Amino acid sequence: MDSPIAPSSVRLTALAHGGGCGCKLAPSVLQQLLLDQPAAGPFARLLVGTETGDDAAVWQLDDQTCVIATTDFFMPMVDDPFDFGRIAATNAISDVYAMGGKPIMALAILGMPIDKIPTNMVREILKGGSAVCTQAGIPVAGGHSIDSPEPIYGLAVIGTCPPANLRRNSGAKAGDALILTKALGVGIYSAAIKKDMLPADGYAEFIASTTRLNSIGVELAQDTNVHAITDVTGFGILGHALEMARGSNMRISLRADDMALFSRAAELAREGLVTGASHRNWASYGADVTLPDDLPAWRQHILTDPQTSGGLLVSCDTGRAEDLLGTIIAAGCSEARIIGTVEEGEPGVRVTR
Ligand SMILES: Nc1ncnc2c1ncn2[C@@H]1O[C@H](COP(=O)(O)OP(=O)(O)OP(=O)(O)O)[C@@H](O)[C@H]1O
Ligand SMILES: [Mg+2]
Repeated sequence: MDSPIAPSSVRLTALAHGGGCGCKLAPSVLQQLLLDQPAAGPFARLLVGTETGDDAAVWQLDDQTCVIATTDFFMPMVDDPFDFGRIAATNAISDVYAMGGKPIMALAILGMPIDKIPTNMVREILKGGSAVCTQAGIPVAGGHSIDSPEPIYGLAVIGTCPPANLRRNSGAKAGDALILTKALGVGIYSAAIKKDMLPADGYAEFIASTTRLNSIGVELAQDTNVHAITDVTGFGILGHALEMARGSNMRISLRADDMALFSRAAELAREGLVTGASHRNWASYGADVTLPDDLPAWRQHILTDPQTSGGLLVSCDTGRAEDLLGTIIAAGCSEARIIGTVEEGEPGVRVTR
């Protein structure tokens, strides 16, 4: 049945109070919520639970196989329904790659204000998600759909890996180098999109990055010199580096000037186009971060900017870092950079210029 609502009259982002990984609860709020939950119990085969804020849960089936399970969904940060579907699916599958796994199937999670969105638009969201799943070589094998006040879409994704390929966010070793595989600025561009201030070439840059699968994680996890992987999403580069530092009981140093940025990110951040999540992120973990005294406010916002469908943060042996960077760039991640180091010390993050 066709919907009586004209697609041209609907702006997806106007129906949502936040969008993308900017919808995530601040890390400190999530910690509070999970504080009194009963422990998952003595499940010897649960290799990764919620202890280190890792990207997905991991269950060891047998000597050969781990099952990786994750879910991610959020409200739209773009008005094009197909693009929204693609971004949400790329972001959801990323958590499997960030554990070193290969995705095997997905379930769609859908909540739509069905009286405000034409059916065709909802179909386009689903088609966008399916297109990405096809690219990742997996089926959308089912899902669940509800009528909700704001549009929500995402996936639950199941993947597998041999136990030896499992890469936690907590395996970083002293002396490692850190590689980030995508440029930063997704939240800043989202803020500009919402205010109609991002030109077409900027939108194209945004879509190219947020719909690029982090499938390089599978290859990286086969290298024993790669010690830890996580994806940089809602908590920004600082927040996810901090999770890695805490989980690994290490101190992380990041070089702000070495990070690749979306081409207009600096200019837009200077104009104040930052998300509310950027402020919330800093408020929840800033106490564990040391910044250079002369760091301008816009640069700090790049560091806390929520990255919907951001890149992988990879901790690897310093001697292998240049080679791995070459492999990552050759695989299509031209903005990949070596951005920091891992050191012994009190868990935390120190930023230098
Ligand atoms: N409601 C919840 N109940 C139990 N665990 C939760 C809940 N919400 C989040 N978690 C857990 O908290 C940790 C951090 O969650 P978070 O969503 O930040 O990870 P993530 O899936 O890697 O995020 P992203 O998709 O942005 O990369 C994960 O271990 C996740 O499973
Ligand atoms: Mg993640």
